[in-house]
Amino acid sequence: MGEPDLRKQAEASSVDDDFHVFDTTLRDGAQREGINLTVADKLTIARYLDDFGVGFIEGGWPGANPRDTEFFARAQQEITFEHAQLVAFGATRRPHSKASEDLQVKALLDSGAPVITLVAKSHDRHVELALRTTLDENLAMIADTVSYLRGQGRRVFVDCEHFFDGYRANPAYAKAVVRTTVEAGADVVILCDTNGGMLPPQVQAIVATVLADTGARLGIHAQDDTGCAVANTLAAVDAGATHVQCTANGYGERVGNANLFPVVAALELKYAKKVLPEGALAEMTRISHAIAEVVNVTASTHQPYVGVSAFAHKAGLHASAIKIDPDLYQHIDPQQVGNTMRMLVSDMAGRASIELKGKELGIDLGDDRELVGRVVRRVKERELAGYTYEAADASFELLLREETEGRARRYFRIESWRAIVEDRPDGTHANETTVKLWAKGERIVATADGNGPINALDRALRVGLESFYPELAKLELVDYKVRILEGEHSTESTTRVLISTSDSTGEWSTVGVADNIIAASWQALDDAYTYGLLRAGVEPAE
Ligand SMILES: CC(=O)SCCNC(=O)CCNC(=O)[C@H](O)C(C)(C)COP(=O)(O)OP(=O)(O)OC[C@H]1O[C@@H](n2cnc3c(N)ncnc32)[C@H](O)[C@@H]1OP(=O)(O)O
Ligand SMILES: CC(=O)C(=O)O
Repeated sequence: MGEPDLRKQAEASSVDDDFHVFDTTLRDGAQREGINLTVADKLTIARYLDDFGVGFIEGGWPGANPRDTEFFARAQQEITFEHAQLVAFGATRRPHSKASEDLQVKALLDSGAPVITLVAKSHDRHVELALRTTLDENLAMIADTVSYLRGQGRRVFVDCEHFFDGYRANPAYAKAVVRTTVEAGADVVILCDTNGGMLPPQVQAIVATVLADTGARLGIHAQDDTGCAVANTLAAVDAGATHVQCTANGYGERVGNANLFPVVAALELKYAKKVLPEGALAEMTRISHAIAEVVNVTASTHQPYVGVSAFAHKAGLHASAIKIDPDLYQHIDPQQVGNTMRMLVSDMAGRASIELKGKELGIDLGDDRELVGRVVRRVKERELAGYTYEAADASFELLLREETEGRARRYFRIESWRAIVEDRPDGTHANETTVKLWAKGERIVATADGNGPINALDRALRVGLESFYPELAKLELVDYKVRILEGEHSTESTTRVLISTSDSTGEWSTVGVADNIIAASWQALDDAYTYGLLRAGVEPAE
């Protein structure tokens, strides 16, 4: 690789240098148990983060493993960063050596990254026990490594590991580390709550004192072991920190790091601090979910701002106020972060919940109080019997349409079905289902095998119906969940089945409840197919 033109890279960046949003998803985020990113994954995430507009993307530790080394080489060839600068992470040189001869420091330079974050010890106990060197030698390691990298034209940030614990144990030494770092030429000194044990008032007090005593530009890196990483990050900003280190969706070592999304949302919306490019905040939900897909961790539905439940309202009283003004039960307009408000229908719903849900679904309920009251009563009765509509939007929509249109949508009618499950002497199973049904005035008898009785039922329905409704060929069952509801005896209890179905354009969920798992599945399938045909714009046959 040729020598990078570092000055040009720094100038090309549109980063507002007064406040840094520094992302470490690809370094600390990758330290989360269960995350194992390929180079291609890292490149994809780097593109998302750059689109989102963070100022710095810490890509990993070049030299520590071949994957991170390759990432830096490829990122600079394959990505044209619009907003972010690429940052390489590594440690200060080894004790009693020279930074200029340290292979690990060389790998940082070889990465070509214009910015380097060094991790340095700032807790006296760690210097003596983990580094096994003297307090003075640790200061020399920091000074030598920072000034060497500065001399090579790199911008240097220093992560002071265990700073807060170190400060409480020996404030004079912790501050000496900060001073040494700044004197050697580092731009930002990041105070790290490495063990994640701090609480916001402690962080605020220590950051304020260190700022007053050293005048250094300070940043914050907070682990989430007390569940306070976001609050600790904001407390540090309150005390004067101007550089926040975060990870997408809070991924990170142990329980994780300060979550980038609530931190930047708070800075933009609550602190009125412009830290992202114009329009980026409205992309936040999409980017959070896209990154979750790449790391292969199911996105948390309850994540602040970006979770699918972040603006989902279940309580009837909330809905009745939201009907007048959504601000009454929402701290922001969900559109500001690219999310949407949703009404959940359940036995906690009141009339307002149904009216708002009707609006969301585009179904006009007029001002018909009688109709809405009937729907509320029906939902509550059905939920008592075991149905759950908050998880089965499509079944609720069919119920609502039945009440508003005065009759159920019917594309087909089942006369009867029979499922046979055979356990054979050789240990294999046979599953065969026969359905007798009516569609468009014709009686159909269809039989199919499947790898289980529900699969056989699904296939028999398709065999019977696809010549009447070719649209069914596009439908795919994507999820199937069974829950046994409370009963006197476990195997005699009521069974609830939730089925998720998709076509090429969307996904919907339906519910069935019965004392028999196949009967419950049948109800959920009936709704799934009926809703699929409704979505496809097919006119009901009866
Ligand atoms: C708080 C954080 O999350 S910091 C980020 C931590 N991330 C990682 O550790 C992931 C990548 N790490 C690795 O791949 C490996 O640990 C490597 C390549 C960095 C080092 O591997 P090894 O050389 O085999 O050493 P090992 O991991 O056993 O120990 C780390 C060494 O670094 C030293 N060290 C720790 N912190 C520092 C520091 N700030 N400055 C200099 N040396 C340090 C330790 O004293 C230890 O030295 P030793 O080899 O003389 O015992
Ligand atoms: C640097 C870092 O990841 C920490 O101190 O937690």
